[in-house]
Amino acid sequence: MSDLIEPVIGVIGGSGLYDIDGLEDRQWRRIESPWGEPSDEVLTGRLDGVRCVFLPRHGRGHRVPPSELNYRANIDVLKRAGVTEVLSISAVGSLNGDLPPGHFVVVDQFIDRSFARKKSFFETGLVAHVSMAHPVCARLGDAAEAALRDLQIPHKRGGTYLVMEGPQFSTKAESELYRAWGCDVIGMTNMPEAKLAREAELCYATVAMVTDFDCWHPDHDHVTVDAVIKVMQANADKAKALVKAVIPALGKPRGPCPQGCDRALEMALITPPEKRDPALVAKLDAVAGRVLNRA
Ligand SMILES: CSC[C@H]1O[C@H](OP(=O)(O)O)[C@H](O)[C@@H]1O
Ligand SMILES: Nc1ncnc2[nH]cnc12
Repeated sequence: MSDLIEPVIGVIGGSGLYDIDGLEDRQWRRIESPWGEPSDEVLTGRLDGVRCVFLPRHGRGHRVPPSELNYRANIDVLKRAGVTEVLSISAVGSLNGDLPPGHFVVVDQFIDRSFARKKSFFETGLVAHVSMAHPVCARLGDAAEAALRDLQIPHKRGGTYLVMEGPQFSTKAESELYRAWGCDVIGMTNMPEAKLAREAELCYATVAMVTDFDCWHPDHDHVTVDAVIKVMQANADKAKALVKAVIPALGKPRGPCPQGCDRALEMALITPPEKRDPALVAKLDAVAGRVLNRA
């Protein structure tokens, strides 16, 4: 018997990316979650025979702001749809003079400054602490980097994404502070998304598309939605080409994740079985069923 799994690739589309092209058997499907309403239905289909599931992060029509996104429901429905790896696509501001608008960054670290969001699937009744030392899956990063290289899209492998609460953009003092911390890009959405993906034992990586220089750059205008959308529209075809290249590359049957993303809960649960809240355990059926349903 083989231990290989057939990956199902999830894509979370950020600002400007509300659909993906070229899917066979495409179908928008509503998936119920015990964690509430996700941003939208998911788009399921196949690309070169590889199963994939797309979720527009803010919903079609960009209805949901960063602080009101139900990050838990979004990750839960992807897991329920069978997703094993998640590629997150995000618009970001640049905090690094070497990363002008139009550049893509394969993010490898985050600093989470969001504060008004539910950040864990685990609550009173079942406590868990997963490692976030390496918050993205290097295997997914490798695939994204290879696709960006092949497509000749200007990019940087590695970079730190500062997650701000928003929805207002940063003050100049904040922008300077994050630059002094060594951050490369800034956005409002990738946390707690990456933390929840880890709790759900999903491989996760972010490709960030630089749309502006935030507000620190002396030679550039301060960020506006208009400017972000203009750059996103110019880059939408590149983002779609990236998705089209990455999905088949990640879709080959594979063994366990070398980094252990798919086993993140193995050593994380601290509440013993007899003290666990059965209602919470039931809600965690998709996210943590692998470890909770053991005899
Ligand atoms: C429309 S500009 C601000 C908006 O864009 C980014 O969203 P996403 O990560 O979903 O592409 C940023 O985080 C803000 O939510
Ligand atoms: N400058 C910026 N700050 C926060 N989120 C962004 N998304 C795109 N540009 C941004």
